[in-house]
Amino acid sequence: MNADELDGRVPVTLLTGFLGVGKTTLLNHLIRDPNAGRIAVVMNEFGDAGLDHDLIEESTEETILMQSGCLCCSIRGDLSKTLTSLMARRKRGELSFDRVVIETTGIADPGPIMHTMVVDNLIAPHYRTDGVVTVADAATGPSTLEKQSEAVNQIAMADLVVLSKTDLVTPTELTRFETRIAGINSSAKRIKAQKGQVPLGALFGLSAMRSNVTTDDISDWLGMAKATPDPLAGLSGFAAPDSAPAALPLPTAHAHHDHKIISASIELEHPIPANVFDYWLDSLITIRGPDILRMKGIVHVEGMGWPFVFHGVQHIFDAPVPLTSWSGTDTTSRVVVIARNMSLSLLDASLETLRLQANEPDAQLDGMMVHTTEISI
Ligand SMILES: Nc1nc2c(ncn2[C@@H]2O[C@H](COP(=O)(O)OP(=O)(O)OP(=O)(O)O)[C@@H](O)[C@H]2O)c(=O)[nH]1
Repeated sequence: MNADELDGRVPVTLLTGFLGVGKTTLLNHLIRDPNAGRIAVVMNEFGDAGLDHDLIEESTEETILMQSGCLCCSIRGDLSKTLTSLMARRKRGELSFDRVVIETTGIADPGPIMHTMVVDNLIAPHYRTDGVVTVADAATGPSTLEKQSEAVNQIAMADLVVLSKTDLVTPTELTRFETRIAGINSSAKRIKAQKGQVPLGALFGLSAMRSNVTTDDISDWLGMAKATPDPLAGLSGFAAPDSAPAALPLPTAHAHHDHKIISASIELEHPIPANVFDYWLDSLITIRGPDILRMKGIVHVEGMGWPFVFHGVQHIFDAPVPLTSWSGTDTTSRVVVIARNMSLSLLDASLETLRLQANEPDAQLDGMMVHTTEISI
């Protein structure tokens, strides 16, 4: 798909996954596929990973190798410079690309990179995050998730999890690993890669943060498509009290836990007052911002003819996108929250606040949800 068919900005895919899981193997298949379109690859070099560069250099002239060392520590300045330079060269006609894939180092936390994509004034007007693709190694993944919090973060932030090395495990082990991944992030889609091969297109168009998004795109993005009966439903403690005020429909949620990670999906059946949603989100970010690994959703606001989609990582939220040409009739708001160190009871209490605020006469009607916001905590 051409970038201009979306919102004019170039889509950027963040390709992440722990050390040695198969990111480069996947990328090499992708860039060698003649139908994959024109892709600019941005990678950083760490340790002896320069081999990646050699492999990719053979396949395309449009490879940018960042010499910055550990991506998670120094990406901000360099990513900005690199993407700005790419865009300048594209405008001058020196480079031609429709999308960018950033391969992170195995130990990188994708959070800072996602923040940079949103808050950097040089990047945000020209690029948009198209999705976070996390490669998870079916063979070593279970033990890595036990030991490495970065690996857990990478799964938590994913829009798509690509399961690699499934040839090295039994079907039972694979099912167990998939269950574990769903426990961290139930909204991410999952596909299997055969030595890096995935169906073309599976990696792209993942984010629903665009104005022409369809209901199916949103379902995929929020993990609703595979909404099979949830064995953990009912454990979340989100049962609505009988005395809840009628002004706000009762939130319902399903949740999964993975040690200290909570992955919850919240549904509000009817449109919600803007100030109420704003208050809830602001409070949650202010109190728990550092622990929010990923939050995304579609929100129907009272008095508005169309919903908004939004997403954020920790305390940084992208500008919400109004779906002005929305034709769906379902007015259910859906929010996915994946957080670390947040108990179900705390999230439940926050939802209670949300519900009660609906009748708060002094609540400020100061606008629609959060815009790109950075709160110092
Ligand atoms: N058996 C098997 N091996 C795989 C598969 N995918 C990748 N590998 C192998 O796993 C090893 C690591 O793959 P890479 O693609 O270099 O992994 P990476 O995530 O880029 O590694 P780093 O950049 O070092 O973090 C290589 O030897 C690959 O050939 C797979 O599906 N099955």
